[in-house]
Amino acid sequence: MTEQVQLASADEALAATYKKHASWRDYLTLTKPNVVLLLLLTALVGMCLASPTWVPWQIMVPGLIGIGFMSGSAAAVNHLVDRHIDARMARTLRRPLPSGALSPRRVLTFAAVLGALGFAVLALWVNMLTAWLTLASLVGYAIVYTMYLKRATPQNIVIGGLAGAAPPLLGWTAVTNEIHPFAILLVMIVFTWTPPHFWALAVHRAKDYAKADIPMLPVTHGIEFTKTCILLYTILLGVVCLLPYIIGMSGVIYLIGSTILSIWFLVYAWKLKFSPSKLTAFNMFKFSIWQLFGLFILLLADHYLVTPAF
Ligand code: HEM
Ligand SMILES: CC(C)=CCC/C(C)=C/CC/C(C)=C/COP(=O)(O)OP(=O)(O)O
Repeated sequence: MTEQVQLASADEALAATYKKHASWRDYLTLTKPNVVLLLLLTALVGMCLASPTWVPWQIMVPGLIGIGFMSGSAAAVNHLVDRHIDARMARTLRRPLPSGALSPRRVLTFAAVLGALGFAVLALWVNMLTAWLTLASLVGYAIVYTMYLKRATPQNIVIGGLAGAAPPLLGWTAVTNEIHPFAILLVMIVFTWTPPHFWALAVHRAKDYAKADIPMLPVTHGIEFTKTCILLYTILLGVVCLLPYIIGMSGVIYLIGSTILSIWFLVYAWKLKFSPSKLTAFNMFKFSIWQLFGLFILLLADHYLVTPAF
């Protein structure tokens, strides 16, 4: 039996279990709500740093709704495209598609409606630059990363990380309608943070990815090489995190806070490489989320308390 035929019969077997009335929670799960919330924080900070005063609500509200809807739509497409590999991994097999709670057709309709609504909100109430850049990020994550890169190369998350790193720029362009170098620097922070964020989890879940035949770095190049890459990217992230202060975009609150976070993250990366316990990789992954949250809160606090206008 070819793989295509096997996948089609797996879909048929699941079709018997699709619920007539799926819960709203199943749809919410499709949108990866916790990821989208953090993405929206980075977008909000992009908006605030682009504005010398408070961001006008007429931009902030539709901006966050549009970016949030389109990110949720991209996440739903990721669930749809990955349903067969998600069914083979312990971490993902209870998701709405592999568990049979929702049918692929419903998920496709949901993603299309959410994405179109998000685009319309941005186009009508924000600006076309932001609408097109957000669409490019959606395509980057849902199509380029999920359909191609994820299955093709262990550099998948490095290149694909650009889509997830875009929201600070989207927030910035929502306010100013132009691409500013400061916004690119915010993108660089998230872009450099993504490899240690994801590879820490991939080290913890390496067997799952091997079972699903996904060429993540720990599967193709081994755990030790991945840990070295995590350490190197963590050092690079520490350097990139200094740039907002060096170029005068942020002040001392950001400098002190971000330096503490960078050192803390580096301690995790060092421990992971040289004296790991069973849980170091997973703990580093969890810390990565708090680190990015902390960095963007610091940028915000610094902007309003120390460096209000530039
Ligand atoms: C290509 C880039 C990225 C990859 C491959 C990636 C991968 C992952 C994976 C595999 C998980 C575990 C999800 C789960 O357990 O269901 C996760 C969790 C998470 N990621 Fe990422 N991530 C990326 C970018 C981002 C970005 C840009 C953000 C936010 C700015 C982010 C925020 C989060 C958060 C908040 C969680 C925890 C989700 C939860 O607990 O429900 N990630 N990421
Ligand atoms: C419009 C816009 C800004 C789009 C970007 C949207 C978005 C949800 C980015 C997050 C990246 C992410 C969670 C990748 C994990 O995918 P995975 O398939 O490797 O992880 P999984 O196995 O948990 O599904």
